[in-house]
Amino acid sequence: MPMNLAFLASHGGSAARHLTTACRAGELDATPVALISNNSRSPALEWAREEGLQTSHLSSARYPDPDELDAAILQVLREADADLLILSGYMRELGPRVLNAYAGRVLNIHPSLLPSHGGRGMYGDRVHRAVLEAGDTRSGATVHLVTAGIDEGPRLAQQEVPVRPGDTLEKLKARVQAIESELMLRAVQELVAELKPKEART
Ligand SMILES: Nc1nc2c(c(=O)[nH]1)N[C@@H](CN(C=O)c1ccc(C(=O)N[C@@H](CCC(=O)O)C(=O)O)cc1)CN2
Ligand SMILES: NCC(=O)N[C@@H]1O[C@H](COP(=O)([O-])[O-])[C@@H](O)[C@H]1O
Repeated sequence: MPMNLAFLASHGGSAARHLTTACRAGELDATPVALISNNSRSPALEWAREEGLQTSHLSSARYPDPDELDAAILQVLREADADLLILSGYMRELGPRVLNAYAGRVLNIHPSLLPSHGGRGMYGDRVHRAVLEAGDTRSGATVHLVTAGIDEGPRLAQQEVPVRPGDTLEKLKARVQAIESELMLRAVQELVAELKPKEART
């Protein structure tokens, strides 16, 4: 049985789209089943509806108590029978209920060479700005397993890109985003292959 993929996204969900295309093309032995967003206006939610995925808007506005939000996310994942969670530009902290239930099965992509330029407050353009302000000569993206500490989980894959003299934030961001989705796809393919035998035995 192919693994069921669930996505969490706050904005475009670019990695979710790339993985879904790979599933449809038979490049990834998995089935996209659900997308959860904290942002009711996220383009990712609209895309997921059109793709026929189960969609949910779960935010701190609807669940001010972080534990209730955590429980609501876990319930949706259970109802979707999700096996693997993909954070696709998800800008909120995942809670202990979800992390314990899906330990070793939650992946995130971060637009820097972790451990550099990671952690709370480091997301989206803020990361690329920090790389430029630090005068780094290289940047890139990192896929890691998600644990309680923001961007502290074990790194599964990383790819470098050069930072060129005179780079603007937009130029660097475009260069990093150009490699993100394939890096995430390779990491998910490897994790699915690693987890598959265990699945077969259970
Ligand atoms: N328990 C974990 N949850 C999440 C992790 C993680 O490693 N462990 N990774 C993040 C993704 N991420 C970096 O890759 C990240 C996302 C958001 C933030 C952040 O500081 N967010 C702000 C709110 C921003 C907003 O709402 O737009 C905040 O929490 O104050 C840092 C890193 C996903 N979750
Ligand atoms: N810390 C998490 C983080 O900064 N994620 C980054 O947000 C962007 C989301 O793009 P998208 O909304 O088009 O998928 C991506 O570049 C991703 O690496």
